[in-house]
Amino acid sequence: MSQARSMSAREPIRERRPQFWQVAKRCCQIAATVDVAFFFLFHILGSPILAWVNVISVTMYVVAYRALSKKQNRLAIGLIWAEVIIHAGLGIVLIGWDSGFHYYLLMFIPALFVSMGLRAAVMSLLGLWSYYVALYLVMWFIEPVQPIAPGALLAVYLFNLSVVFAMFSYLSFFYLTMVTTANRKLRRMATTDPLTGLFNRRHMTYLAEKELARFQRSGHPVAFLVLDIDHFKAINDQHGHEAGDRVLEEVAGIIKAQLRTQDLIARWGGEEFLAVLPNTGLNSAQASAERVREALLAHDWLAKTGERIDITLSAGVSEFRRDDDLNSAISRADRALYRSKEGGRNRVELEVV
Ligand SMILES: Nc1nc2c(ncn2[C@@H]2O[C@H](COP(=O)(O)OP(=O)(O)OP(=O)(O)O)[C@@H](O)[C@H]2O)c(=O)[nH]1
Repeated sequence: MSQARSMSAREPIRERRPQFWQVAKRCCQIAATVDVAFFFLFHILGSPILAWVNVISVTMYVVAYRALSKKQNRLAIGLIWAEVIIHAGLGIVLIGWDSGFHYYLLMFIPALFVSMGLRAAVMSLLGLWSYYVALYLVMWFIEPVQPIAPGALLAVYLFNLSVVFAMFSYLSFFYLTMVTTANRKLRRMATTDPLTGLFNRRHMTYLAEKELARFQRSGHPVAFLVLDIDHFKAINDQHGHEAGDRVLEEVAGIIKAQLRTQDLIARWGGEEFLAVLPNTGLNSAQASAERVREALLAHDWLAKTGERIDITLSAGVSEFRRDDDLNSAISRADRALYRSKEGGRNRVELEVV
């Protein structure tokens, strides 16, 4: 935890939360478009000062957008802050609190926490709150400097409210998508082996325990295959570690192709795989292991140099028994695998009763 905090403190601001800077660019585009609309709206409503403020606002957003493209994120955030704060303040002082310009200030609350460290965000939040309250109190005591007709004020209010609704919806959707994507990625990283894409050992243990609980209830057979590539060290030594990795990936693909979709497959160790076969007795499991072994033999294994690689696989098979546990079932398959290796490799052996 403290390591994670110190890492994020050392990370430059532009490297942190890269997705946020993308969405900040999109917000610059939307805000500049809204300000162009304001320019015309305020001209029509007879408030030239507010109309021309929007020309400055659009310029600030264009500069902020370019700064974000060049990864000058601090400059961009400073410009966006200044624009919103000045624009909202001017709008309220000129035509009144009922214009709804203050809503734009609230939009900064989530952005503050994403764009800076916690301390800076809390300080900025306090500043924002003070500014918001001060504006409200000022407008309690003074009249708007350049009031517009009530109907026009209502139109400005509804326009501002709608823009803020739309932008909040967009930001909420963006945050939701970001969190969902990150969760999916974390889950994949926590449950799969990065090289082969199969389940990793920890997740397989969890899934196998669940499968065994089902067996205890239903009594349907569950079989275990421990599959191990023969003389894998020699493959690494002769063709290089990279070729070894490629073999592991391809073997994983072959195992997957030869077993059923409901079978659970994991990379159990370096060059060892474990498959849990639900609703499968010992003999069917042996047939499945044979199928995998033969598919491996039939595959054309070529090194990058075009040289042939001899690849075979040994397997041990066991079946879950009543009053058994996961470790003992896998140990029996392991002992069967050991006999395959002892017996000359490239073969499948069943557990002994
Ligand atoms: N390329 C590659 N090699 C790995 C990986 N994980 C483990 N290994 C290698 O796999 C080899 C396993 O060697 P051993 O346990 O001696 O087994 P073996 O050579 O297959 O011999 P037998 O199992 O007895 O047939 C070791 O050299 C490990 O370095 C990996 O992710 N990639």
